[in-house]
Amino acid sequence: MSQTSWWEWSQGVVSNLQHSIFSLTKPSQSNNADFLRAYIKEHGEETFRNNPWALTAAIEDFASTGKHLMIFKEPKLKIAREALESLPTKPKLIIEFGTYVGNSAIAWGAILQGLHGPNAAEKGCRVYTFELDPIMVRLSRDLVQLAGLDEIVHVLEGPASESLRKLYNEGKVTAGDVDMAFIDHWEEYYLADLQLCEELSVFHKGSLVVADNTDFPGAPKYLEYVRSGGSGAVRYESEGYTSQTKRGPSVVEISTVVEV
Ligand SMILES: C[S@@+](CC[C@H](N)C(=O)[O-])C[C@H]1O[C@@H](n2cnc3c(N)ncnc32)[C@H](O)[C@@H]1O
Repeated sequence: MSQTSWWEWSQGVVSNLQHSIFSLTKPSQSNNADFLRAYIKEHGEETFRNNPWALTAAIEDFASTGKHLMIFKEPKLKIAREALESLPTKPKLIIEFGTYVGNSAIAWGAILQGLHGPNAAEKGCRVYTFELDPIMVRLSRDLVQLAGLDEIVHVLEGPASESLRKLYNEGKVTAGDVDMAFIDHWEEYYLADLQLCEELSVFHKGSLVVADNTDFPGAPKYLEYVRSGGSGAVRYESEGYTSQTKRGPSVVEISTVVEV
């Protein structure tokens, strides 16, 4: 084995080990769903009605009470929000890979509402978010409704790639439409699902692709791809933004489409 292939092999072993450890420590999604529902009820469900930022703050509080939730927390959300709000044209369409409890989807919906006002839905603002787990689909739909965002945020059940193709075939997402893709499902799908976006030509020049957990559990192939600028007609400029979390420094990768 040459020195390079030995290095690649050992990196693969490390990455597989990290994935195995992470899988073993993945929280039970259904238990956490029940606990979160109870927490929202106990804290006065009505205070969160049509109040998305109060709801996301409560979900973060819940996550800090010892019940681990794999949500996209502040300060990462702040980094993505600033990038989204500083786009030259106000964003209208966001697709999200990995809904879970709906925390980030609610945040994206609230940001679109903040940018476009209370009639954001009538102006065509949409967040399409994709989730495999039916328990999480039910919980996130309920929370989206509580936040008053159900006309903007749509939770689609099933593998993300199938849901995106379906939206495309139905004409709900068309070529050049997507202002931001947020990639936050299982890391092994990151690159394939980004390439599906490319195949369907959903990006325009200036679209953002925000990806979480590219450092840990890690999405090395995805990272290599966006950092090298892509391999096809869609070209990216990409940068990792590090923030401090309870578990230590963590990176969110923001890639801007510079050519389509
Ligand atoms: C890290 S969580 C998403 C967190 C969410 N974005 C937030 O910040 O609130 C990842 C979710 O992606 C879902 N998931 C994983 N692979 C998927 C796939 N291929 N298609 C759809 N959902 C997937 C998992 O079931 C899990 O609920």
